[in-house]
This record gives sequence, structure tokens and C-alpha cells, in this order.
Amino acid sequence: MHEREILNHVHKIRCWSIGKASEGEAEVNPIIAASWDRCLRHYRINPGEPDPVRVLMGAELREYSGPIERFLRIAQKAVQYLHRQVAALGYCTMLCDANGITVDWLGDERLSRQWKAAGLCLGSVWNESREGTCGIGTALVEQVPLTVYNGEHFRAKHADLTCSCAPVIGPGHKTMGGIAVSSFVSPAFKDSQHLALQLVIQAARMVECAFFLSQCEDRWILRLSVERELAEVSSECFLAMDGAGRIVAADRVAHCRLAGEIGGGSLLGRPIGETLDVDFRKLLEMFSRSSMVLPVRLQKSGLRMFASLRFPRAAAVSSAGSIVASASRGRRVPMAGTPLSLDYLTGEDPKLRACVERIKRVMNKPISILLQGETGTGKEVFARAIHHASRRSDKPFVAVNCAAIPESLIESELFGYKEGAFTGARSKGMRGKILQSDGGTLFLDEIGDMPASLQTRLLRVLAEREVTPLGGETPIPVDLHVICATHHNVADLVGLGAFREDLFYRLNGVSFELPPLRQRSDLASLIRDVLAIEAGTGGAPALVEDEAMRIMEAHPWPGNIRQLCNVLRYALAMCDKRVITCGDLPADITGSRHSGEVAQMRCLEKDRRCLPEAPPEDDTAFLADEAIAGLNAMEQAERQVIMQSLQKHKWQITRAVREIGISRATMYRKMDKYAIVPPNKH
Ligand SMILES: Nc1ncnc2c1ncn2[C@@H]1O[C@H](COP(=O)(O)OP(=O)(O)OP(=O)(O)O)[C@@H](O)[C@H]1O
Repeated sequence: MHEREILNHVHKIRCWSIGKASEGEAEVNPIIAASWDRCLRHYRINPGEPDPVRVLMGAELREYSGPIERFLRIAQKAVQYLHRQVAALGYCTMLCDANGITVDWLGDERLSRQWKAAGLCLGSVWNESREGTCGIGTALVEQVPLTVYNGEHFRAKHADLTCSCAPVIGPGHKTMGGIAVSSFVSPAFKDSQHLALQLVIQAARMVECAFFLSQCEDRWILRLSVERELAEVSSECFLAMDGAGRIVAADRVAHCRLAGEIGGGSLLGRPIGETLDVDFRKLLEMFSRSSMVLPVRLQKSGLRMFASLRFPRAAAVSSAGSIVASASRGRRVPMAGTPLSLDYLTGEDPKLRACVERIKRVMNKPISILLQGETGTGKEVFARAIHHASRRSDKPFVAVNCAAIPESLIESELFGYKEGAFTGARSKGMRGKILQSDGGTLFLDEIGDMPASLQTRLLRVLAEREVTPLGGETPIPVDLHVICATHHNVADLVGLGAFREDLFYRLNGVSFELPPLRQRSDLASLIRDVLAIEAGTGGAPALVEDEAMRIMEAHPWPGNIRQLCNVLRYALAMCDKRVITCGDLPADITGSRHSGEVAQMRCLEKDRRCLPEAPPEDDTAFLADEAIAGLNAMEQAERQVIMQSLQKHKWQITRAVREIGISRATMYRKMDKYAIVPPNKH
């Protein structure tokens, strides 16, 4: 800027300060005027002073950006998005903290000398008390979005710049920072900055909403919008509520719009029923039936708005209506049908956590893993999760249930065979499960049931890392990682001579005991997770009354997680308005607590038998009436699940067991127990 222009700018401000507009000057915008006034009276800035803008670097800058890391992470995304829209127009995009310090900057690097000379760079301090009236500093003081254009800047040295900035206001009306676009070349009229300002306002609002949602993720969040059609994609107000339905946070817009509904004052601490025409319990009921946008009315003005409710990560509701906040917050619940990840399976039980930590250390090493645990403790899902978390995840995971395959077939299943190896063999031969898992993971379930003759062959494969198919002569090299599982105590089997000791040591590179459900301390959070998985994307997870939760926590769970899943599915079918009460639980859960069941289940486990698969035929099945008559509610529910699945899959056991999530051996045992006979067998 030339000497003459500087003198003109200083003269203009001097004239304004004594109430005289200098010749040819338009009236000064009231917000700019208020800022000039502050600059003259409070900050005592000389408008002609040429000092450069202060720029913080290195550790000094990190001192400011460190404490606002979470805000930064969210806001940087919005700044990048905004910059893509304005970069071609010669703007730089800036993110500043509440002190006006530029904590992120994006601009054309080829012009870095000019940006720096203008003070538009990372670390620059755009504080009104130092730089006088400017986009960032004044927007932060006034807490409104604005453009400061050319000569509206207080200091003459900034009179070539244009800057549009919108402050970002966080929950609790706290200024988090500001987002700005600036340029050192400005078109002839201030109106040219109108769209730039709108884009900045939009970006700042996006950050406010995202930050509110992230800060209040363990709260009930009510989003309100005036337009039904837009309610799902953009909300005007955000309110966060605690488990009793009291407002614990409100965003900037909610404070402005809704304070009148409670006759002024703060919204915080007020029950939601004072603002809306429905109380918290009614809200929960409405949204437990539907995850859609629903109409509500503001209590005082009667204005109709459209609401949507976001649940905390997980929650339980007590019969009195108080909501117990989630214990499992922060955990991502997978969708039904997707593999459960190792991190998810870690749960919140300290023993299980320690177990998973150890698994993570060995899963990428050439060490076999042995998973032990009662039926239904999740051995197979753990094996899958280990595979997916390991370096082998892009290679196959092949599961073999040694108890479910008839002894006569297990050898060919595992090792494969050459063409014409035996009568009935497929003409092209078959790659066995071991070769199918080459490069990936071989999961040998129920390893304790592997026939003795095959134990020797398996040992050789593991020792030599090559396999010779039946009827073949040349061994084929194989790269495999073996995970085994069993509900037996394999060391006992070794002692009894039923399992080869050398194979046991090779398979048992490292072993993990998955705790039964009755020993886990995170049952409540597991229940909430299972309900969230069951809800899928189709709506909010069902809630559990305190008393129902207590009963489930006290149950011995002989069938472990599988049994728990079935009980919850039963309760979901029985419950009203997606709130599970004691009355929705099967009778043997509410009236049980007899530990004899545990022993009974274990005996049944030992009875596992393998039956040949039934071919599809007729779509009906025979079930003896007397067999149904003696079943309790839980058993009836279980029978129904099995029957429905078998009928759906035309009696293809493999498909039914995959759907229900039980092993084939368990399926045959259950069919036996419930006298379910395939149509071609009566
Ligand atoms: N952490 C979990 N969260 C939700 N569901 C789970 C969890 N762990 C296991 N399950 C479910 O429990 C059921 C039993 O799991 P899995 O088959 O892995 O147990 P298992 O110990 O291998 O049983 P079995 O010894 O009878 O073969 C499956 O339906 C599985 O999806």
C-alpha cells in the first residue's frame, strides 16, 4: 500500500472518530463502527502503524493447538471441504482457535510469499486487540459471521484484504474458534463477498453440529427441524439429554430458538417436557416404535417441529423411566451378518481383555492357537476375528468341525484326494480343507474329537508344512496358520491316551480359555450390544428394564452367548414397544437360577452325535406331541427357531446351522432333544 493510501485511510478513521464522514465515504456498518470504536478507545491502536502480523511457530503454536485436538480433528475436515470450493477464486482458508490464532491454513503454496506478507498463514494471530478490526478478530468478539472488506479494516496495512469469518460456537455457548476465507486481492465491491460469507457460515455450522454430536455421544440427542422434508439431513437445533430426560447441553441455535419456550433463562437442567409437548418417556416410546422423523410441538408457542432422536451408544431403561447410561460406550457394534472384530469381542471384562491382548501379540507369529471354553462362549467367532485382524485376512479362513464330519470322510475332507483315488471320488479329485486354507487360516473346531488315526497325519502336515492328498504321491507345500478349538480339556484327553501328546504340544503353541458367561463381568454391556446388533440399521435397539437386566445378570447361562442370543431374540418377539421387561423373558430364565442346569448342559455336550445330512424333500416335519408338551417356554422358542430355519432351508442342515449360528453337532443334538425328524425319515 502506498504512503498516500495509508494517509487517506488514517484520515478517514480520524474523521469518523470525530463524527465527520470524509468525502465520498459511505456510512460505516454498525458492527464495523463498534469495532473501530474499541480499537480507538480500548486497544488504543494507531491505524497507520506498519508492524507485521505476529506469527507463532513450532512449540508455541502447538501449545494452542494441542488442547483443542478434538475440535481441530472435526473442523479440519470442514475446512478442507470449504477450501475445495473457494480455492479457484484466489482465497486461502483459515481455521483459528478462540484467540484468533490460525491453527490450520490452506492456500495456493505458489503464492506463499504474498500470503505471509499479508499475515495470511499458519500461526498468524488475528486478534482484534492487536490487529484491530479484521474478519477473524471481530467475528470472534461479536460472535457473528461477517465480512471485513478492504478499508473496513482498522489498520491501513490490511486495507487491501478481504476476510469473511464465521465463529464456531460449541455446547455451553463456548466459542471454539472461527472459520475464514481471505484474499489479498479483492474485487471492486463488498457484495462480491456475499457467497464467500455464506459458504463460511455453512462450514462453521457443519462443525458446530459435528462437534456437538461427538461431545454428547453418550447422551440422548434430540434434533429438531422446522421442515419435515429436510429434517433428516439438516437439523436446526440440537439438544442433549441425560437418562432422566433433563437437558444437559444445547447448541447455539437451540439456545436462541427454545429459550422462549421456558419463559427465558437457561435450558440446561430443565426436563424436556418443559420445552416440548411430550415428556421424555413418551419420546422414548415414540422412537422405540420408529426411527423416523416425528412431529412434536413446542410447549409454549405451539410451533410444530420435526424431531429425530439419537440414542446413546447403548442404554437400558428402568421401570421407573430412568435411563441407565451405557457401560459399553465407545465400542462400535457391528451390523448383523458382518464378522465380529477382535476389538469388539474384547468386551469390557478384564480377563477377556487380557486374553485378547495376548492373542494380538501372537496372531501374526507362526504359533498355533488353541481356544478352549464351554459351548457357546464364542470360540469360532474368536477364531474368525483373529483371522480378520491378522496379516492373513485377505486369504481364506477355512473351518472344519472335526466332530461333525463322519470319521470315514474326515481324511478326504482335510487332506483332499487325487482323481480316482477311491470309488465315488469326484472325477477331478478334490483339494482338501488344508490346501484350501493355503496362505490363510485353518480352523479345526472340536479338535478333541479328531480320530486317532488322523491325528498322526495332521501332525506330519504341521511338522513338514506339506500335504499329500489321498491317492497322491507328491507332497504339496502349504503355508497355514492353525487355530483349534475344543470344549474338552485336551490335557485330560492326553492323560487318558485319547489324544496324541506331541500333537497337543504342536497345536497348543499358545492357549486361551474363553470365560463362560457366568464369569464375565460385562454381561449388561454384552446384552446391549446383542440388542444393537439385532436392531441392525432398522431402528433403535430395544431397551431393558432394570429388573429384567438383574435377572439376566443372575442367570447361570449354561449355553453361554448362544443361549443369551436366543433368550434375547425370544424376548424381542414378546416385548411391547421395544422395552424388555421381566415378563418378556422365558420362564426358565425368570424362575431358574438352579445351577443344576449347568451340569446338565455339560452332560449333553458330551453326548454330541453326528447324523448324516437329510436331503430336501417334503416341507413338513414330524414332531411328537408328547415331546412338545414337556418343553418350557425357552425350549419351545428354541425349537421354533430351529424348525423355522430347517423349513426355510428345505432341511439343508449346513444352511440352517449357518443361519442359527450353532455347530452341526449341536443341531443334531437339538433335533434329537426336540424330536424333530426330517420329512424323509418318518
Ligand atoms: N461377543 C459376542 N457378541 C455377540 N454374539 C456373540 C459373541 N460371541 C459369540 N456370539 C454368538 O454366540 C454364538 C456362539 O458362538 P460360537 O459358535 O463362536 O461359540 P463356540 O464356543 O464355538 O460354540 P460351540 O462350542 O458350541 O461350537 C454365535 O451365534 C455367535 O455369533
